[in-house]
Amino acid sequence: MPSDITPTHYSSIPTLDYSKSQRPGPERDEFLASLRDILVNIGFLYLSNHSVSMEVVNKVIAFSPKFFELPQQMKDDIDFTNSRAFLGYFNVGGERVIHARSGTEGPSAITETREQFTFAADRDPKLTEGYPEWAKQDGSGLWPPEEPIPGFKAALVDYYEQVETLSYSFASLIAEALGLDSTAFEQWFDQDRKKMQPRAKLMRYPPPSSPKETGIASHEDRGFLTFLLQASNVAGLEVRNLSGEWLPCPPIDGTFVVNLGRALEKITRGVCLATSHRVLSPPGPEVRYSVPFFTNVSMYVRIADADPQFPQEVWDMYQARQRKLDRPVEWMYSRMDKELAGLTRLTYKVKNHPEMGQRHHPVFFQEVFPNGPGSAPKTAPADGAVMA
Ligand SMILES: O=C(O)CCC(=O)C(=O)O
Ligand SMILES: [Fe+2]
Repeated sequence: MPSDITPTHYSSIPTLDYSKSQRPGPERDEFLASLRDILVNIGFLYLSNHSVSMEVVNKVIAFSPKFFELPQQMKDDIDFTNSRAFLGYFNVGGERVIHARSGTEGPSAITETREQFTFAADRDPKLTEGYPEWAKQDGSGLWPPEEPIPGFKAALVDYYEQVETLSYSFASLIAEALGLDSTAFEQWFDQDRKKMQPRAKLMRYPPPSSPKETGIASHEDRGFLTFLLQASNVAGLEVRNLSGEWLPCPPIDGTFVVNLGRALEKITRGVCLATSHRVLSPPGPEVRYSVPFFTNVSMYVRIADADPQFPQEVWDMYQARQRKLDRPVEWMYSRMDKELAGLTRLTYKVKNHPEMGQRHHPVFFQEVFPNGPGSAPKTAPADGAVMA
């Protein structure tokens, strides 16, 4: 680990060279040791020399501004509200999720302003035939027509598939770094990877028009792992260290920023840290673009079933960190973590977007929110059976 980092007070985000993990020997051991420190104490890293082709990365970087420059009507035609899978275009203000957790800012003080396009490789609906309604939240995306932006879908899908492969490889490195068998996290993913559909996004952060506007307020990601491509040379991402200070995480060419999500934090009983971060939209004239990819767990697992068997030295590192952390780790299982992950996920989605829940998943919506939008969700049966 670089010398400016100590578990309690790191002052910059470390870089790991992925290629070292692919060469058995001392370099790989060193990679895993650094990774372990980062997982427990930092939760954020830059990954260099990764397996995703730079040609594909550069295409995605070039397409990011081009997509947002398309005529507004063309973007509105693929608005995510038309997608049962919640894939497609979100206009500025399309998503106003205010994150109240662990931030120092008051939750009502901030409006999040960003334009985004959520995408994924298509999934075959037959894969979920016979499954309950909550399993049918994946599918095909909404894409702009080919003619005004030729090669766009092919480049993004190519990128998606390569990052997806990297993400599962990285998950097995995380298991090894924590002293587990490299296959220890397989139980959280479907063996048929096509049964999962991680989400990726193109993001554009317009310059704020008032001090109350920001890109994204302080939050932790919900999923397992996030791979973020900073797609323009414009900073804005900040990471909160154990002492509560905000550290810049500026773009570095050729790298991904990798961070840990709350699903991984819970699966590891708090050992892996889902670190808070935020985006302060730059004032302009340059615009920040980014492309996050969110790996998630299978829809058919229960996060609360986690019982990781770490060696004592890993638990010791966890205890040492907990004594220094300025906030409690929020890994306690909620009621929803005791349900199958797919049921939990769709419940959150329809809660955040009730009009879409009513439109695309009406039976599910009625089951989960029998007293209408805005009411508390009903406890769903553990096997999700009545949701079909
Ligand atoms: O755009 C970025 O730099 C970060 C995005 C992010 O944190 C998120 O989408 O969860
Ligand atoms: Fe995030």
